[in-house]
Amino acid sequence: MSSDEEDVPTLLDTVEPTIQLESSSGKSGTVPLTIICGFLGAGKSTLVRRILSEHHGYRIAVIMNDFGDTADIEAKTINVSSPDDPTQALSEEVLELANGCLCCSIRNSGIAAIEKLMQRKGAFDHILLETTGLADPGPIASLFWQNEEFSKGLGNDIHLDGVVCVVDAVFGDQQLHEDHSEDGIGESLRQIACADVVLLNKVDLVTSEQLKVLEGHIKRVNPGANIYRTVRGQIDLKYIMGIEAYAMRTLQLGVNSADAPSNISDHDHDHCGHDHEHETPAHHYEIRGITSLQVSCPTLTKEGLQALDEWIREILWESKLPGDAVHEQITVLRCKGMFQAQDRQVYVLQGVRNLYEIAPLEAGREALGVPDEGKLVLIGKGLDEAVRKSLHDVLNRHLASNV
Ligand SMILES: Nc1nc2c(ncn2[C@@H]2O[C@H](COP(=O)(O)OP(=O)(O)OP(=O)(O)O)[C@@H](O)[C@H]2O)c(=O)[nH]1
Repeated sequence: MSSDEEDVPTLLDTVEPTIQLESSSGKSGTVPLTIICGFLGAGKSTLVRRILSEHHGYRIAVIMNDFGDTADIEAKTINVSSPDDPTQALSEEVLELANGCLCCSIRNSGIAAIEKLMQRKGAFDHILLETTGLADPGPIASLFWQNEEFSKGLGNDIHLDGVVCVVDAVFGDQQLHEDHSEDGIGESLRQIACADVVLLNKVDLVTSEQLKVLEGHIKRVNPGANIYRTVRGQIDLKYIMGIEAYAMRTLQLGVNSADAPSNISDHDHDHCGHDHEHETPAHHYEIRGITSLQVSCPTLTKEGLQALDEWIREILWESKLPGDAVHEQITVLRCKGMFQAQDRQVYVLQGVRNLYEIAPLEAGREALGVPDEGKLVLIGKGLDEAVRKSLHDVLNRHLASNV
């Protein structure tokens, strides 16, 4: 596939959209809301960033909910001013919800925050709601669709436009397989099942054969969704926004696959598909054995950068702690970070499974600085105190002394 072709999103089994973004304010004059879901690292923030930077003339509010307390890192790399109106800082419209389950955040503090956002209804035309990579979008969608509480309250201002699921073309198949074999129906299956549109992202990193196989699996889970291939979320916005997917049909929250186990109701409690007894939001995710580990990162020397790179490589590629043969297997599904080096250059760490990069913060964004202090976040399995200590030791061996 040539690079030109790669940049053009491919429409599969297309139903040509009849409703364009122009009509997305909805018949009732309510603001459309698009839920963007997708497994850890699939490319949700990249898609949001791309939507915000496009010259479409629409003012878009973003609600972000990040697992592993990385919202501050995202905020530094995602917020952009409107290209059409540089005085309109879209970053003001980004609402970060508490770490944990969006569904619970919305129920509690989130509703108030969204209501406050809606008081500025005239100020924007569309809402994007980016869920965490571990969220089941079904219960979240149901908060904005055909429920009495919503109809009487937020429903006067917002309507659900559609659910867009970003699938990682590199690791999507593996995620679906693991979800099936280990958990019955895990989040990546639920995310695809609930989607109106699936963006098969990162198609630049796989072969067309791999794509066909993954597309086949996605179609088995959700034959009704339109599937588009994308690189870095590049897609004509009319395919994902203003689609009015909920205007014509009733919400289906179940997994569509004929051969998927039908035990979804076992998991459903109350409105939101998980146990509300949990004390902290993190507990919700620990049920699936996935936890996050956060370590603050001091300003590093040049050698420190190298040492951090080596440490991450060993963990991601060898699935073990450097120099420790007995530690249980470590699985890192996602890692992110932002920190400063001795020369004051700010670096961003981005990793999805065994692919990662440590790159200087995008030019022009340095002024935003490092969030409070540098930090590294790993999300995965087996990330215990020994891992924290090992990372901590590497970082502290390479502290820059002149800052
Ligand atoms: N090669 C390639 N890399 C991509 C593409 N889309 C995203 N990435 C990279 O994949 C990594 C993860 O992308 P994000 O947009 O942060 O993913 P996310 O789904 O928001 O991640 P979480 O919110 O942590 O679940 C980043 O390093 C991106 O630059 C793509 O189409 N091709």
